[in-house]
Parts: sequence; C-alpha cells; structure tokens
Amino acid sequence: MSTTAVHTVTLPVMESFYTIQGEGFHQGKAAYFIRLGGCDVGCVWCDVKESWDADKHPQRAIPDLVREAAAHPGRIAVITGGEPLMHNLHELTGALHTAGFRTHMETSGSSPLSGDWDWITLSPKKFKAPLNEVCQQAHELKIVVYNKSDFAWAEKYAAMVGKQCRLYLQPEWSRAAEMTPLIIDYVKDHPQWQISLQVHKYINVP
Ligand SMILES: C[S@@+](CC[C@H](N)C(=O)[O-])C[C@H]1O[C@@H](n2cnc3c(N)ncnc32)[C@H](O)[C@@H]1O
Ligand SMILES: Nc1nc2[nH]cc(C(=O)O)c2c(=O)[nH]1
Ligand code: SF4
Ligand SMILES: [Mg+2]
Repeated sequence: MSTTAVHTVTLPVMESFYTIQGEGFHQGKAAYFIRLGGCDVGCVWCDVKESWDADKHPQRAIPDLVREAAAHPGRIAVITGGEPLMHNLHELTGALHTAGFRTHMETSGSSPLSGDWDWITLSPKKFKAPLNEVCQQAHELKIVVYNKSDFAWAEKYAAMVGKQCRLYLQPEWSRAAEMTPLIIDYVKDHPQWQISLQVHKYINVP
C-alpha cells in the first residue's frame, strides 16, 4: 500500500483586503493585502496591535487565500501582519506566483527570511533588530520617524542595505504633524532619501 503525504499548510490570517498600496515605492498601485497574525516585536506605536496574538486569528488554507486574492484584477499581493516572517512563507509565495501574482512583503526583518519575493519592504525596529540576511535582500528601507533622533538611526540601516535599496522616511502616524516638516527638511538636505506618507489614511481606504 502506498501512502501519500497530506500536506496542508495553514496560516493565521487577521484580515485580507483589496486596496491601494499606501506606502513606499509602490504607493498608488492596486494590491491585495493579506495580514497574518502574530508579532513578537512589540512597537509601542504599532497601528495594528490586534494582529500580535496569532491565536486570535483563524488558520486559513493557502489555496483559499490565493483564490480570494485572484477574484480581484490586481496582481500584486502584499503579505503583511503582524510580523509575516514569524511564519514559513515558502508555500504561500509559491502558490501566489503560480496564480500570476507578484509577491511583496512588509517586514521588520526580525525573523529568518522565508519565501520567494519580488519586493521586500524592510522597516527595522528598535524593539527587535533586523537580521542581516533581510537587510541584504531588501528592495526598500522604510524608517518610521517618531522623533528627531530617528534620522541618525535611519542612516545606520541605510549603511547596511544593498546599493540598489530605495530609502524612505515615514512619519509615525500620531506624530505626523511634528515629524513631517522635519522629514521634508531632511530629504531636501539628503536627497538619497524620499518621504513616504501613509496615503491610505488620508484617502480613507483600508
Ligand atoms: C503594521 S507593520 C506590519 C509588517 C511588519 N511587522 C513591519 O513592522 O514592517 C506595516 C508597516 O506599517 C508601519 N507602521 C506601523 N505602525 C505605524 C505607525 N503608527 N505610523 C507609521 N507607520 C507605521 C510599519 O513600520 C511597517 O512598515
Ligand atoms: N493601503 C494600505 N497600504 C499599506 N502599506 C503597508 C500596510 C501595512 O499595514 O503593512 C498598508 C495598509 O494597511 N494599507
Ligand atoms: S513589527 Fe510591525 S506588526 Fe509588529 S509591532 Fe512593530 S509595526 Fe506592529
Ligand atoms: Mg498598515
């Protein structure tokens, strides 16, 4: 008698939604977001603290997630969280590629890299430092600016990413009124950086 390994990979999913990418290089493009549960970083200003406990979110089968994504015409899938790299993302990115998606990820880089990515957004955190392997692979570095000391901190990571990596400074949402003018001045003085605004919060889309 032969046996076939039944191999069902599931992931905890807080929410999934089709929207406009609001941040960074791909800002303005239609994208399907999959927000995975679970994060062990604990940023004090995190805008999705409800995502942190993976057990609070249902385990979903990858074929179902990809089918729901493919019901929309956009072919960028953004995997976010929570911290997506707390999970092995090899099966998910493989299934998304098979369905014709480009695979994008939003990560703090604090857990080992898994999955096959067309775009990695690295947003390092003071609360749990990114791994060097993720710094090396990042396509964009997106630093959340909470106070003026964060510019010097941003330069430390700019020196760790690859030469082609795009550099973004994004105001922390509750501090945007104070930090945005400082970011504008910093970008004018250091034009290798660009400003990233959370445009979805201004245009009221998810
Ligand atoms: C919620 S995180 C999830 C992905 C991953 N854990 C990370 O931090 O990159 C998605 C993006 O939102 C950013 N972010 C989270 N809270 C924010 C806030 N209050 N203001 C501005 N950006 C924020 C993060 O830095 C990250 O770039
Ligand atoms: N529209 C929109 N763009 C985003 N870019 C990164 C987001 C995230 O939470 O990872 C996000 C999000 O939550 N919504
Ligand atoms: S790493 Fe990302 S999801 Fe985790 S607490 Fe920080 S901003 Fe929130
Ligand atoms: Mg968000």
